[in-house]
Amino acid sequence: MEIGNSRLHWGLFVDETLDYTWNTDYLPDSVIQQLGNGQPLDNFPAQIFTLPSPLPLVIASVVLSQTALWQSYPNVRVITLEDVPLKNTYPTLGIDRALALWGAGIKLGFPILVIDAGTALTFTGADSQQNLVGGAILPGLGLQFATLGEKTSQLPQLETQNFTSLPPRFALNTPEAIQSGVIYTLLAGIKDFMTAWWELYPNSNVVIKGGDRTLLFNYLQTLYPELTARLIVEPNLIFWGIAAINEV
Ligand SMILES: Nc1ncnc2c1ncn2[C@@H]1O[C@H](COP(=O)(O)OP(=O)(O)O)[C@@H](O)[C@H]1O
Ligand SMILES: CC(C)(COP(=O)(O)O)[C@@H](O)C(=O)NCCC(=O)O
Ligand SMILES: [K+]
Repeated sequence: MEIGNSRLHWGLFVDETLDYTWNTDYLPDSVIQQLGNGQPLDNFPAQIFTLPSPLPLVIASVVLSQTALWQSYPNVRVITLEDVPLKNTYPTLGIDRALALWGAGIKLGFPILVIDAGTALTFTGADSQQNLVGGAILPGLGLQFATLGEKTSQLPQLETQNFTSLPPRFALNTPEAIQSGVIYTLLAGIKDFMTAWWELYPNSNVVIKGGDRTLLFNYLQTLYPELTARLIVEPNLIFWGIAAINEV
């Protein structure tokens, strides 16, 4: 399981193969106890509850308060940065970024750049020697809209699930003006980071994950088709990383 800043991301490994993935909200203590006892739960694949319990649980978390809750699960292991063989890391690097980068590099080859379109949007790159090159962190798509809605008097709260096609660049109403500002600058920023990466490592792969990956990929495809043709979409990089460090 990956604990992100918005929700939980689950992957079921059966015989070292990623069998099924799903997402849930954060879960209360009572549900964690139920899982530990092998009691069937809604929103979980039924298959889990046919396996011997407690099922071994491997956690990669960037939310300390959530990690603490799961310490009560009877068979839990928490992955830390030391478990990831990536070199040149810094102590506060997010384990999600390290694992996704490692998983992507092992499967798709180094050098590699990972774009995580999650709560925060991050760029994280590694070179051919499996050294962290570095990256960048900015507010993710949902967070940008949420912040504008919360921190201003006159701007409404927009929900990304209602978005379909690109807004007009020069908008004549408030919701579309917000969409235009956030979306076009975010897409231009992603394009700029991809271009800068390919100047450094011309033939390397760039891969995008995270809850906003599909929306952003579709928009990018419309605006920058040649660039986007080289962009790989892969939701399961964290699970690739967990598999690659032999934790399952
Ligand atoms: N069902 C969903 N619940 C929450 N966020 C979602 C959902 N589907 C898409 N998203 C988008 O995913 C983003 C959060 O990314 P995600 O990778 O799930 O978060 P994290 O790993 O940081 O917890 C939000 O900005 C939101 O727009
Ligand atoms: C940047 C993040 C908040 C991204 O988290 P997410 O949006 O995936 O929930 C997380 O990777 C984190 O807390 N990182 C620590 C700082 C760093 O990586 O430099
Ligand atoms: K914080």
